[in-house]
Amino acid sequence: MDKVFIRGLQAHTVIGIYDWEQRAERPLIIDIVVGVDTRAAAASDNIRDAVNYHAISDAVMAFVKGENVHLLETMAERLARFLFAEFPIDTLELRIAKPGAVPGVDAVGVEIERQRGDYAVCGAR
Ligand SMILES: Nc1nc2c(c(=O)[nH]1)N=C([C@H](O)[C@@H](O)CO)CN2
Repeated sequence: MDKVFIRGLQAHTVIGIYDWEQRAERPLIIDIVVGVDTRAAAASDNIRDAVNYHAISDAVMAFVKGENVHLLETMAERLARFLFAEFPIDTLELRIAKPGAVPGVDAVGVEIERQRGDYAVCGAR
């Protein structure tokens, strides 16, 4: 499977389980790998045939900003559903890190992997 990736996207939102976290936006660092067949884009050399990583980046920043949840797990799942709905991707690897969330730790976060079939009408979770 071919991949298109976005690494280190910074998206600001209100998120967290504590009251103080719900009072201000903070940055999340997001890594995305989408599985796509890149052969049509390679053959035409036209962005219309590609999954546009700039468009995904802009969409992710806007989506994350608009969601106000407690858990990274919830954000990840909602973002995954959104990406499959908006873009012609076959698979998704999504990692969301929350800088500074735990003192003395390099990074904490959540990583999920989904396929388009996970969101089919029958058997949707
Ligand atoms: N598995 C998770 N653990 C924790 C989360 C989370 O979203 N998923 N969130 C927090 C707090 O909001 C934390 O980031 C603040 O220190 C703690 N654990």
